[in-house]
Amino acid sequence: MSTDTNHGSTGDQVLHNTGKLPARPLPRPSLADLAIFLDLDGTLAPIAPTPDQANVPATTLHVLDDLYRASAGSLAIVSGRDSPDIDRLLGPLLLPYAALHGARIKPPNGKIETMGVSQDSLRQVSAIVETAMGQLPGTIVERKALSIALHFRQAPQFEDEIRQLAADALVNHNGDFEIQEGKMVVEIKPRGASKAKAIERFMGMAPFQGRTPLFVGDDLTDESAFRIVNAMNGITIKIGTGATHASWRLADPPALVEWLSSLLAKRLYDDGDISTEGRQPNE
Ligand SMILES: O=P(O)(O)OC[C@H]1O[C@H](O[C@H]2O[C@H](CO)[C@@H](O)[C@H](O)[C@H]2O)[C@H](O)[C@@H](O)[C@@H]1O
Repeated sequence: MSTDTNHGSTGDQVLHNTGKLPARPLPRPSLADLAIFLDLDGTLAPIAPTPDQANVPATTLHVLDDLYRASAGSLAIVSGRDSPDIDRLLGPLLLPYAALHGARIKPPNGKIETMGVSQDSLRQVSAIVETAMGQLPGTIVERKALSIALHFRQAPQFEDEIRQLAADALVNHNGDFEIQEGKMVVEIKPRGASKAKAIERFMGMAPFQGRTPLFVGDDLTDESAFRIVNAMNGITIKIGTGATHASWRLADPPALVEWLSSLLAKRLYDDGDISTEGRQPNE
């Protein structure tokens, strides 16, 4: 049975670092040099029984606001969630984001970029899974703009059926969509969408360009991002247990907030103040 811990392989590479919390301390990078990329569920928002029950604590929102200012706007959310959910969960902040596992990006200039996806195909796949999931009490279908999440956190006995259902639903649509496994969820996402590509895209634009990337995530969808950020000599942090390509590990979302706060405190110490320079969409 699947749990909140991810094991094994992301499909293309066997994961390493299956151990517990690292003995070595986390680095203390300067916020002036960082391009900060943060996953949402399980990283900023503690995992909740259902998608609708998730929330980002007020303290975390304050820290994100300060980080956004202190990094001159070099902060983006990189999530599997749909765009309205990201804005809702982070409100009143309106941060740059990659939504839908990278299939939709809102860069700092606000001009949203969306992958081309066959809506006909999406409708057909949705109809198949919604009909079948209706027969599996306790399961949840989360229909998003370009993807569908099949949740079984409230009905773990249906994990195998749901995995098979997702595979069957894609038999005639494998050119358009692919499976993304996650925490107590099987997602159908646009083929080729990835958090790695989203981060590469952000790193090619101001104000991220030329900075050292930091990515923090907790789930299998985050592994592609860990690999690309490692390849850029960046900093990768996995939240929680389970095999990962990340180089460091923190126990849970509160531990992440504590570490991020320590970066803010270091900057205050180094510079004497938190600058508001570069602040854009949240003013
Ligand atoms: O990339 P993320 O921001 O981590 O989003 C991944 C998926 O997260 C959500 O599902 C997960 O969190 C729920 C709330 O805590 C939980 O109930 C569920 O079991 C988890 O799988 C979200 O609902 C999905 O749309 C995201 O793709």
